[in-house]
Amino acid sequence: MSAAIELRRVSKVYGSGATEVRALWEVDLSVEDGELVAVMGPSGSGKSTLLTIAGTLEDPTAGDVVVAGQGLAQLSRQDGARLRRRSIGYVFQNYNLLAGLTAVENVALPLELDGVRMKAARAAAMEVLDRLGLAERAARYPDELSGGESQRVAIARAVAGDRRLLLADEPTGALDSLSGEAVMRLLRRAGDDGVAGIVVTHDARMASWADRVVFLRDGRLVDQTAPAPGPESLLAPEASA
Ligand SMILES: Nc1ncnc2c1ncn2[C@@H]1O[C@H](COP(=O)(O)OP(=O)(O)OP(=O)(O)O)[C@@H](O)[C@H]1O
Repeated sequence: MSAAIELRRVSKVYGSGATEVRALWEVDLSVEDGELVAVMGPSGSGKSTLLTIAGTLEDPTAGDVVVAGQGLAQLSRQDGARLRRRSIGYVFQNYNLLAGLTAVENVALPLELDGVRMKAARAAAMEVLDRLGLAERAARYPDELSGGESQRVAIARAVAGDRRLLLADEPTGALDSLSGEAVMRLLRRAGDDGVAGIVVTHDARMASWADRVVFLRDGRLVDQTAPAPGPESLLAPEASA
């Protein structure tokens, strides 16, 4: 196995002087291909900052981010942008589906923006929607979908194409527990295909789906544990060894 992403002594400081905030401080985190890591911690502890830096949407103040063996600081802006578009899928808290596009068009859009021809992009999008049990919803617009369906479309959009890393910020926050579990199951299933995942959650039940839980406090990574016994780990005795 190799690391899909590594954060090496990553710090992020906002502001300066009296208003300085150390959102992250010397965080080391490595996530292997196929591994799902849950990030927990109090409000303001740096969870969203960690995701935006892992997603290369923001640069760290200090430290290195290495995606699929490539140090981002060494890449040109253009190569960095390409790596971001091709390798990383994001699931945002509020789904961020475009209201004027159908479900399948939303899923296909990032591929089309990345130069895949429309027909091929739509076919790839349909395949993922089908895998997520949404084939019959493909032609619907976001306002014709339930919350759980919208969330699954957002996940389909994040996994379509050849992603290596999925980043999800509270993907189950707005969902009832059954839909939330379904979302976590999808993230796990992506892991079975070798895709790494980092998921921010406040919910210990959701975190129990992860291979590993890391805790942030005041921007520092304070602890790493195997999750409490949950639906998966009960079936995997080695997880408690
Ligand atoms: N753009 C910014 N400018 C200044 N400070 C920021 C900025 N973004 C985040 N911060 C600060 O950095 C710290 C970490 O914020 P972050 O959003 O990462 O926390 P979080 O753990 O995700 O919180 P929550 O659970 O409430 O979403 C907080 O003190 C926050 O106020």
